[in-house]
Amino acid sequence: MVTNETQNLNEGEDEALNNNVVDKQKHTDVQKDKEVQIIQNKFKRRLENSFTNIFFLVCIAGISLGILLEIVNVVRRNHTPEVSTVTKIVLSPKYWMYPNTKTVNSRDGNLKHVHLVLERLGYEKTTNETPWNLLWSYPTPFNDINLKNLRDNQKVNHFPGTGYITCKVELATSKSEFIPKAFRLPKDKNEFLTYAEKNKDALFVQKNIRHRHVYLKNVSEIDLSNETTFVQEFVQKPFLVDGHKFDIGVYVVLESVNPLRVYWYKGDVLFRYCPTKYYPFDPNNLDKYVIGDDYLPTWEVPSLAHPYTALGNTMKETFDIYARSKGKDTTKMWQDVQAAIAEIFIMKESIIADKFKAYSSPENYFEMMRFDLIVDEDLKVYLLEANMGPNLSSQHFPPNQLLYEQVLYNLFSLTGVAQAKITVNAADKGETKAAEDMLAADKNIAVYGDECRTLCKDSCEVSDLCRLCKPCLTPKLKKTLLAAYNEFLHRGDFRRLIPPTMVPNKDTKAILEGVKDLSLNNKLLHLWYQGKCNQDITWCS
Ligand SMILES: Nc1ncnc2c1ncn2[C@@H]1O[C@H](COP(=O)(O)OP(=O)(O)OP(=O)(O)O)[C@@H](O)[C@H]1O
Repeated sequence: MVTNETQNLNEGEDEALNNNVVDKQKHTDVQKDKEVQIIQNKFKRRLENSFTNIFFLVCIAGISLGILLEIVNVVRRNHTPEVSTVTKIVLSPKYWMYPNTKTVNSRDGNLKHVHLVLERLGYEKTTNETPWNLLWSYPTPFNDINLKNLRDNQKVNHFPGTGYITCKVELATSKSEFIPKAFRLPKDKNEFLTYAEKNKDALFVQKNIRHRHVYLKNVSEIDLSNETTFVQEFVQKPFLVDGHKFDIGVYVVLESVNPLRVYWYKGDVLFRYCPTKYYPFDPNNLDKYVIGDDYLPTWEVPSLAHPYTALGNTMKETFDIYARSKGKDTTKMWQDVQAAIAEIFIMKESIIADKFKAYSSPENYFEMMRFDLIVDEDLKVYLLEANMGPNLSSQHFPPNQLLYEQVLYNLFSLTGVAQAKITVNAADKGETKAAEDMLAADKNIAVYGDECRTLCKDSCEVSDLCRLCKPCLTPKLKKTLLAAYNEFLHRGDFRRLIPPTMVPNKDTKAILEGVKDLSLNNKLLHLWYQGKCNQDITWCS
């Protein structure tokens, strides 16, 4: 029973207890619910906060990306060409090498640097079968190939008639204070004997009319009947560097005759020294007085090695430094070098112009030559020869690569060969005139504006100056002046030899007086340079 009562009690108590527990439980559940809700709320808020943050982050990232992309686009627009020009084919000008031999055509042959420089300028090698823009011929090509009628965009590295300058005996027998007296054999045999008789101290070399075979001989030893040779007075007492005789090779470019335009390369000059010291002199030892293939280069002459190699001077400046160290001023020597070369062109112009009559415009041709000169102990200048197609191979002396490539680069720039890419591509798009004007236009060649406005306003015949006014220009003269303007713009290290250096001068009477003895075309070109020199002194030389 107890058990029942107890059980009842217990049941009652249990109930009460249960009620209490239930209440408590309820309370606890409510509490829990509240807590859960709080937690849920907190979580919700956090979640909401996180969403807001993520949303903001995404927005900021999006904006940043947008800004970044825009910056990239702006940079690309400013720094890379339009897609159309990148994919567009750019045409290459073409060069043709003649003759088709290994030494000429191979990129490792004698003309290696010609190939290299042309390729760097965007040229492609071709043959006569396809259209070409430049013909580079090793020998003079005019006897082998008909080059009389060329298109405007074709150039040849030779000029018809320059043989009158580069033929050794022709040059040696030209009358000039800068050329040692020479006699043709057997033609001038008697004249030579008379001269030798009168000039007892004179010595003579017998030379081959082509190249090499230069020997100092007594008059009695000279074979006066040998028509493949000529005799020339020997220049005694040469200026020596560390005891070595030397010669000077100056690169010169003929651009036009009638009117005459000639340039010399002032960037450097080839100095070649005899391998053996001059004294004690021995006529049987050619290494003492004849410069040949195995010459001593500047960098091997003891006193020149430091200024040339360590200090990095040109061969020309290295020599000048040496001469100054010996108390010599080379200014007059270099003026005489220019005078000696210019004189030859002036002397031979009419005969070359005569030969040139059968050819198209001078703008199609140019000729680079190397003039060889020697100097005596007073730095008096003597001109010995002009080499057509001078050696440009650095095989024997690799350091000469720089000289040859710079000479070639400047040559191609001066002659317009380097600019062919512009005209070739413009022609392809039918923009030839615009491209030509871009290089040189009417306004670039206008001179004597005051005289053209007043003195010449009614007639082109009033004065030679008037012929340079725009309304009076003939098409040929205009072409000449545009070419001369282009040469000035692209001359690099070449400088004008003819027409010569001038000074600004506004006295038109005096200017006209100064050119009165020139042929009409040369007169007009001189007057034009004077007009440009008056506008801007950089045009005076
Ligand atoms: N009249 C001269 N007086 C003094 N030296 C001379 C004379 N003629 C030639 N020589 C010497 O001989 C060298 C070669 O002469 P020249 O240039 O006439 O002949 P070359 O064999 O054709 O030479 P290059 O290698 O220049 O073609 C000259 O650099 C000079 O040193």
